[in-house]
Amino acid sequence: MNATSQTHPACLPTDSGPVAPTNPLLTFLEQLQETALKTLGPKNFDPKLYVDLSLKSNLSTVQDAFNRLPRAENGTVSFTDLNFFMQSYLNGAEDDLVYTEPVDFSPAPEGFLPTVENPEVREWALEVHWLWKSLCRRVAGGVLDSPEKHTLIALPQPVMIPGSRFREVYYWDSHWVVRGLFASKMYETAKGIVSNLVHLLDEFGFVLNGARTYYSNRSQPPLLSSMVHDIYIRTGDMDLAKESLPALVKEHDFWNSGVHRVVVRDAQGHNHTLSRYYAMWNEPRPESSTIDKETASKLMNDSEKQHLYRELASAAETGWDFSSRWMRDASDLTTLATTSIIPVDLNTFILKMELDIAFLANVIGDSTTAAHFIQAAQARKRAMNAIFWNEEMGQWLDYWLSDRTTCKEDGYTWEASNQNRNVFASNFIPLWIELFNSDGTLVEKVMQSFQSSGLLQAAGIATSLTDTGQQCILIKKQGHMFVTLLGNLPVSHMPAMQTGFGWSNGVVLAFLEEFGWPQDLKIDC
Ligand SMILES: OC[C@H]1O[C@H](O[C@H]2O[C@H](CO)[C@@H](O)[C@H](O)[C@H]2O)[C@H](O)[C@@H](O)[C@@H]1O
Repeated sequence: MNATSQTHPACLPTDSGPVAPTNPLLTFLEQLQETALKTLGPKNFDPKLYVDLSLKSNLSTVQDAFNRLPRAENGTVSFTDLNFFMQSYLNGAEDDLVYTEPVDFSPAPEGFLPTVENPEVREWALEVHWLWKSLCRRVAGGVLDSPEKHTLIALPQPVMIPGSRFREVYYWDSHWVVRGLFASKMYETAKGIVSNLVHLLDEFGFVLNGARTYYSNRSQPPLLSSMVHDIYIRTGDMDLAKESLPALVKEHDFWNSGVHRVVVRDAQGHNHTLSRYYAMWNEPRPESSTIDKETASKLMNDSEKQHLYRELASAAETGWDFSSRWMRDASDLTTLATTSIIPVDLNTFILKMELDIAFLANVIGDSTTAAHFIQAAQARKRAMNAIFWNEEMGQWLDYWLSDRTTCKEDGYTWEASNQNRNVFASNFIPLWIELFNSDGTLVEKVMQSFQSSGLLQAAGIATSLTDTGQQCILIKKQGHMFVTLLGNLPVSHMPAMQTGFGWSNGVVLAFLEEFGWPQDLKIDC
């Protein structure tokens, strides 16, 4: 498609982007969620719990029983009646997945973290390694037999869940999980995780944010190609490379077509194609609906609310939910404008995807595909340098698809003032990629810029310099282990982390494998 045939929904005055279909079960569970909120009140109310429940009988039976519940005039159901209904007609939120022992778990894997010598750190690392056992699950038989009774999406292989209220697989968490599993020498489990993501891609055309039907309107930072690449490097598994390649090409198409594709004309008149986050949803996120409705309550009309709901879901697609990075006014969440930003990290991940696809295509002897994707990567590198690079700051900056004045049907025209000059950890992510980090002069300049950016803190890297009260900031809490990565791994989105949470387990183990344990670092846990 050339630039002139494209009309961007963001150019239009009202929300007009695509909306993924919902399903009758979700609609019912959201009714239940609203009723529960009225009965229980907002204190400690977690809306996600209700959309994670599954049905004991078919939906019409459950819906009939729900409709028959005695209600007060304001629609409230008594605690006793609600409780009885839930016990009778719904399974618990945890019941869709059952504990399973990872097939390749070894209590003390041979060759575990060879460069970590400190006995205290080794002991702690082994404890983290053991946590895989408590995070591993397989999908319960009932989900396969009656998918219409579950919001959980059945996956063929065992999964690693983040834990706590996150009882399902998450896309970009899996990248960290896989890296950690390498340190634990659990290659079979890592391959299973990749097969599950490929399964989602085959079924939906993209990798969902997470393996729940309510996540089928958006993806997450696309790191599947990196996982496949890294597994191939470690295991030489040709079958995995062959099976994954068509899926990765499909994923590349998802991020480079429709609403995700953006064309910007640079100062010299050259058109560049880049990608952005854009959720296919304009309603409250079912797993956070009460919170989203509350956020939107200060907006005046339905059209503004729909627009905000899309921006909230799109911010969730970034994995940085929520950060001042996506807000026009850092103090006001209703100013989220995720779809109006071309993000540096997303385009770095897609460039990496292009290189990984080329690598895997070469491995299986498909030189035509390899050449095509090498060209795509080079074009994206040129685009990133033209649109994101800021010579004065020595950083790649997110680009604002400004207001509708510069947004024309044939795409956008680059303006220096549309680069977001705020400092974010993502401004440095291109250094992850050899196409950028092979240039020593560039690396020196960017590293100097990073060291004076204010992001580098005593125990990690802040994601931004603005404390919004949202989760995407550097938090120094007692009892948390801080690890941050720059160099071979992308900067972590949430530098403060607690072990026992799937992805942070992965980061800790991957960090230890990659960098060992710096002498002067203390364990704070
Ligand atoms: O429940 C609200 C949101 O939760 C998820 O986001 C956070 O947890 C994920 C799992 O660890 C993590 O991948 C993400 O970066 C976190 O912000 C979910 O991904 C969101 O879509 C969801 O609305």
